[in-house]
Amino acid sequence: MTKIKSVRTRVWNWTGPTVPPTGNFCTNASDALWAKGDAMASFRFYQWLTCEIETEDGTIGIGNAALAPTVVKTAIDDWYAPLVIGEDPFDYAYIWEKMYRRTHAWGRKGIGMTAISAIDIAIWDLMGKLVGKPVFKLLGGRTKEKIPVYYSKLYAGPVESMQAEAEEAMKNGYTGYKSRFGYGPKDGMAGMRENLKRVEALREVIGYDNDLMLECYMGWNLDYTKRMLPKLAKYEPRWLEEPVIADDVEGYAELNAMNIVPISGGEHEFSVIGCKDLIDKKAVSVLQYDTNRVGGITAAQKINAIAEAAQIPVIPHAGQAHNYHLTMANTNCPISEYFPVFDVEVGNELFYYIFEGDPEAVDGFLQLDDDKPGLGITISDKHLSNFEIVE
Ligand SMILES: O=C(O)[C@H](O)[C@H](O)[C@@H](O)CO
Ligand SMILES: [Mg+2]
Repeated sequence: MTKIKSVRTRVWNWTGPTVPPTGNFCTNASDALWAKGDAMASFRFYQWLTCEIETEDGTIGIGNAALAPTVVKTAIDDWYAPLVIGEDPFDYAYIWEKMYRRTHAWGRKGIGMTAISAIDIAIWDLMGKLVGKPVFKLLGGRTKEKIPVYYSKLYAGPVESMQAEAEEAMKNGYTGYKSRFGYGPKDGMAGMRENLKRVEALREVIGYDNDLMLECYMGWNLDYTKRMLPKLAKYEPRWLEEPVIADDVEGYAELNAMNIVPISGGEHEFSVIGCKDLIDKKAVSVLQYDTNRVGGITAAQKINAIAEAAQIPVIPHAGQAHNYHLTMANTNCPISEYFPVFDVEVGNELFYYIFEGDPEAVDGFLQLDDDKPGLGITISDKHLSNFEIVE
């Protein structure tokens, strides 16, 4: 048995080119503020955290986090790393509880749970490498020949450019397309028409044999969403994502109970109990935690069991290796979100510039390798010139 010897955190600051922000790009929680200017600014992130856990025999497991990397790094370095060094990585459930309970005063959600997630993901990568198995084989194995993925981009912009992007994406055989709304409550009835115009235009391109998912990114509110849902119904969206802020669980439940369009969410929820609350309150018809926020693979797999018992499908936010392995290992995780490789614009794209080995979608599916141990990703040296790395 080899014990955990060290925890190495690094913050990767992107210094390469970025796509300049555009107006009405994506509704978001800041839209409710009087503040002028670039409301999406605080949701763009040009940083990522890597967390490498090494055991005495030299094996290294890789974890990651995208939320507030500099703060998460401090939390890990100062608080969580000392809790895991000296432990056996296969005691992962004990280690998880130790991290959760020793910082329970402040770590149950947000930064603390994100730090726990990064460490836990690294531990699962480590365990896979130590036994020579892919992580999904440690969770339940292969429940799918390959994973169906939906194309996730189509941020709001001129109708023609959104249609052109969808037409280009259609060439890759995706059976689902996720778009972002650009208008919300502050844009009134005219904004509603702008939103509906774009949904109609996308349906013209992808037709009705493909899924269309619609993302509000916490930028609407209960009143506006209740008015929009009947107008959206005829476009048959597979779901409407994060219409209200994450704390408005009652609002989620009221919208979902209207049963007009399935409501999805969860990427800003943390811990097993946090997600159980969404399920118990029937707040979502699709649960979308992100494994690098919710508590890592240990927590995500427990949530998957609770969701399966409630027959609520789990489709994790963002795709990426730490989520794909859970989707492969669970029948109740039907498909994966997929961010195609693009220039850096929002920050989700950075995963491809920091890591190698994340599976690429082919004809609307992605595959995990039965023989690649751990998560199957490595830290890349291909784009180091575009990063400033803080140890
Ligand atoms: O579900 C998503 O993809 C997230 O909400 C996006 O990452 C966010 O950046 C808004 O598009
Ligand atoms: Mg989302």
